[in-house]
Amino acid sequence: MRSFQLAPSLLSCDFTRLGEELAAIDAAGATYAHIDVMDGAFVPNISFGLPILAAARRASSLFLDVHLMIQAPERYLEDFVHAGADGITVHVEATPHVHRAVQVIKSLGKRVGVTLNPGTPLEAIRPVLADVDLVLIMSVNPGFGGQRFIESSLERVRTVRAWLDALGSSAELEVDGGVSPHNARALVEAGATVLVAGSSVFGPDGPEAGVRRLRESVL
Ligand SMILES: O=C(CO)[C@H](O)[C@H](O)COP(=O)(O)O
Ligand SMILES: [Co+2]
Repeated sequence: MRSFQLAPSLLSCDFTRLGEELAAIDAAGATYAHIDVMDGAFVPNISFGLPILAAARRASSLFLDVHLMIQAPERYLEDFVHAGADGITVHVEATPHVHRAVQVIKSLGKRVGVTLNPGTPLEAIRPVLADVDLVLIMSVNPGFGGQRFIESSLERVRTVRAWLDALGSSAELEVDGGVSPHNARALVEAGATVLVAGSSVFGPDGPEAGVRRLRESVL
């Protein structure tokens, strides 16, 4: 089985206890914290922005994996880097300048990711595939946590895995949305290397149990 990392999404955490939630996922063995930034324009929801990212940075040394669901993300890339992002992922649908955004994130010395909505043809990422360190396959329509996994995403993961292997790329292949113990193993078998999970990690029995259940479901 391919090795994989878990990236708990803070979207589902208790923000009154942000530092403790970060410490709990760190202790449970997660290596990334996934940070969902939503602007109410690119997606129909507003989550949080730079101050929460900066607070997470002060509270934790986990890799902060920032998923920008905002229009024209190129306007804010430097700001997100200054606030503490270790990696930034941009949507191809959010800007006509995705190539430029990728180059800017690289020039800022951060891990660069590209992503796309479930309804966007995979071909849209091909022009930047060789330039990125991470491809994120959205397995829900972005905007909200706790949605149901879209089954056809599995085939999209297989396709991008084949493209990356054909390129000889070591880019991470991340999946985000509705990831749970029911589908985690199939996603890793399909070629995913990073699984984002919000509602299935920050559940009623706490993030340690959530991380453990996901890990055990893949082993
Ligand atoms: O990008 C996202 C939504 O747009 C979130 O990362 C994602 O939905 C995680 O939450 P869950 O695991 O509950 O689906
Ligand atoms: Co996300």
